[in-house]
Amino acid sequence: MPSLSDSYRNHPLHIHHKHHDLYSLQELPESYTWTNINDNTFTYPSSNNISEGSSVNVPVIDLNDPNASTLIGHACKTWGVFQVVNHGVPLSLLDDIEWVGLTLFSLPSQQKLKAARCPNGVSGYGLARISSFFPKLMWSEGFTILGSPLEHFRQLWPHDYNKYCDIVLQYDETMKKLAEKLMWMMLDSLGITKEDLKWAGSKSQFSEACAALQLNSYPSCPDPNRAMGLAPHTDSTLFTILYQNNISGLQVKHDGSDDGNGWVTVPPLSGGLVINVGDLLHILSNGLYPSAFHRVLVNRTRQRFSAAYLFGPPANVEICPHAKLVGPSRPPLYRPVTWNEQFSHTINTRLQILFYK
Ligand SMILES: O=C(O)CCC(=O)C(=O)O
Ligand SMILES: [Fe+2]
Repeated sequence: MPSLSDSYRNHPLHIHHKHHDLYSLQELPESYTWTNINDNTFTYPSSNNISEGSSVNVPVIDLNDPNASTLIGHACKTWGVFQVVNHGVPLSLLDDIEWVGLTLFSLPSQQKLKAARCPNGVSGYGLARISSFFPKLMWSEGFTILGSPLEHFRQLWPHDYNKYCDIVLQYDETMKKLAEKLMWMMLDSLGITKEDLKWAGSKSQFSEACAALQLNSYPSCPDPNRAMGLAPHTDSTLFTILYQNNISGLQVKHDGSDDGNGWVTVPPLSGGLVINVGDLLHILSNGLYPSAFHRVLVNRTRQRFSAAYLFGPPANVEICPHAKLVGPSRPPLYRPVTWNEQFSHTINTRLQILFYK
């Protein structure tokens, strides 16, 4: 059974060769300049104006609303992304994870590189996970946590790693509970019940589910109109729960957008969390809930931070269009895949869409 690490092994990332300290650069290096991709293969705005005043808005759903499950189903079908409020995650915990992330990314480069992700590994400090699939570098840095952060945090903070570890563990535990709740609301909106999904486990709590936490930092950028924080992609997850700080940058592709190029900003909402439909829910729903195609733009003056909780099925479970959503008039559109397989496939497919359309 290939592991997520196998997927990375096929697309190694050598951060030491490419690493720049983005916080001290006064000019955008050529390796980070995206505008020379002007051969019509890449959709990019003429200016990185991050408009908040769009007439189409990403849905905001109150999880205490008795209709929440129906509203979620509609948002998944029409947007692939929505924000939730009244989700039960204490705001102090969101502040805490932001503090861990900002403290981590503000360490000197040499210190961060002590916890660098191995070229073929998953956990640790490094370039955006999708970097190896794109010709240009992105104006961001990331830290991926799969399982315990202890080993890496000990290298970053030899004396007081415990307080940072405790916050990450509490964040993981809280997100796991929210993920379970959201997953059942999404499944309910598809007409799938607890009896219909064996891999949810005997208590239907997704106790074997895999998850990773991805911390992202987007430093202020000397030339934001020619830089890309995170290139357009879909997440290979079932879904992603994203906390973003109060700096705009996340955009999602949506047919009804009114900016002429299809990108709609997902505005930061105090205390809100963004939910992105990922490729595996796309497959499980037999295409009814399309995965959100999204990207991140950067700005000249403010550092942006986000924490993405990547929620997926148990490693050995193959996700396929659910039997309840397949019939004579609705053949299965996708073959069964594990999360590990999907990681490689999707990005390749999306790249083909981007570069060969
Ligand atoms: O920073 C963001 O808002 C999005 C991050 C993201 O898309 C990811 O980590 O996959
Ligand atoms: Fe993403």
